[in-house]
Parts: sequence; C-alpha cells; structure tokens
Amino acid sequence: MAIISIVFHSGLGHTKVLAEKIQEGARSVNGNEVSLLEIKGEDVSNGQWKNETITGKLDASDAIIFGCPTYMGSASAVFKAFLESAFYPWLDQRWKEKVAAGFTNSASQSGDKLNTLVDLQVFASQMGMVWIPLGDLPTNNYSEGSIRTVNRLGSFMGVMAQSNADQSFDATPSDGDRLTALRFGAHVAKATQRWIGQAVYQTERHNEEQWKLLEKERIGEATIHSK
Ligand SMILES: Cc1cc2nc3c(=O)[nH]c(=O)nc-3n(C[C@H](O)[C@H](O)[C@H](O)COP(=O)(O)O)c2cc1C
Repeated sequence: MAIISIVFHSGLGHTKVLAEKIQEGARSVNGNEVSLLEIKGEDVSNGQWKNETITGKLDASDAIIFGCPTYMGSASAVFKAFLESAFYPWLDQRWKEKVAAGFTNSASQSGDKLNTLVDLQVFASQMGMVWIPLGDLPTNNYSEGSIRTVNRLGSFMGVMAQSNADQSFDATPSDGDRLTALRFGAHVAKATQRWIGQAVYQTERHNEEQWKLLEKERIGEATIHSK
C-alpha cells in the first residue's frame, strides 16, 4: 500500500476539482491510502503557514502531489507560504526520495501556468524528491482534438487546467482537464508503487490505438487504462 497525499490550495474551488479527480484516479489503483490536504489562508499568520496535522501527514507519505492555482503568473501566495514552511523538512531531508508531482489551473489558456509547474518542480528538487511528469501526449493539436480530450493544453511537466473566469467550478475546468487529472492520479499512484518496490509498473507508450482511445475517452465514460 502506498500513502499518497494531494496537498493543494484553491481560492474559489476550481483547483480543488482537479485535486478530487487526482484523488479518484489514485484511489482506483489497488490498495492505496490517498488523502486530500487543503492549504488554507487561515493557517497563514504573519506570512508563515503552519498546520502540524498536515505536516505530519506529509511526513508520513510515500508521494506528495502539489497543486495550486496560478496567480499573477506563479504559485498562489497561500501555497507559496506553505512551500516555504518546508524549510524544516528540507533541513533534515525528511522528504528526500518521496515521489512528487504537480498540477495547476488558471483562467487563461496559457496564463503562465508553466511557471507555476516549474516552481513546484524546483521546490521538489530542493526537497530531494523524485518528480513524475504527466506522461500523456497532447491531443488538442490535431483537427479532432477539443477541450474535451486528454491533455488539451499540451503540458508535460504536470497537469495544466483552464477555468473560464466567469464560471463556477461546476462548469469549468473542462471535461478534458478533469480526465487528464483522473489519469494523472492513477499514473502517479502506479509510479509510486513501483518506486517503493510494491509493483512492477510498465508505463504506457503512446501508439495509434492508444491515440484513438484517448480521442474517444470522455469524462463519465472514461476508463482508466489498466496497463
Ligand atoms: C490574484 C489572482 C491572480 C490571477 N492571476 C492569473 C494569472 O496569472 N494567469 C491566469 O491565467 N489566471 C489568473 N487568475 C485567474 C485564476 O487562476 C483562476 O480564476 C483560477 O481558476 C482560480 O482557481 P481557484 O478557484 O482554485 O482559486 C488570477 C486570479 C487571481 C484571484
């Protein structure tokens, strides 16, 4: 059994949708304990984030998946305060060799989301963690692609999602982004089991058949590939 924590900040709930989908995907892999840990502004005082319950759970995790909205072109300030609180785990290399992965969401198609994922990956590297990238090829750079297909924003480092600024989290991010998050959760869970020596995980390779499957997959009728 792998212990996986999804630690995230979400101002208005859009990024939380992704966190929940990642949790669903990670739980679909046999025998994992998967927790959602929400970083909240109320735990920040004088610019410093503190919540010992959450820190304790992270210390006990095999994998930590980090997620936050992109605000002003980088990780949201509340999440950044949380990242800075990891100075003490950094000092004694407490998170070294845990699996890490990341996701972000913002209103624009680009919105400089890549910068947020870079922030998260650099942070994970400082912590000595092992980063798992997205693993799904982009699908919305072909005529048959759409906002409903997997990795429609063409990200590689982690999940990118886009939420229309005038819609609530019920309506946005898109089905394709939700499906991307779902698949990513399963992917990170399998990679974690492999990393901690509990399973052999032969990662998927994209081929013509796989491509057609991804094009057809829609949220609701989505199946997570068992390979
Ligand atoms: C302070 C602030 C800064 C923002 N900066 C960006 C940005 O740089 N790029 C972008 O595309 N969207 C930006 N947005 C829009 C949010 O990323 C978007 O509304 C997102 O869905 C919020 O996710 P949440 O509901 O989980 O907080 C910003 C929103 C706020 C409140």
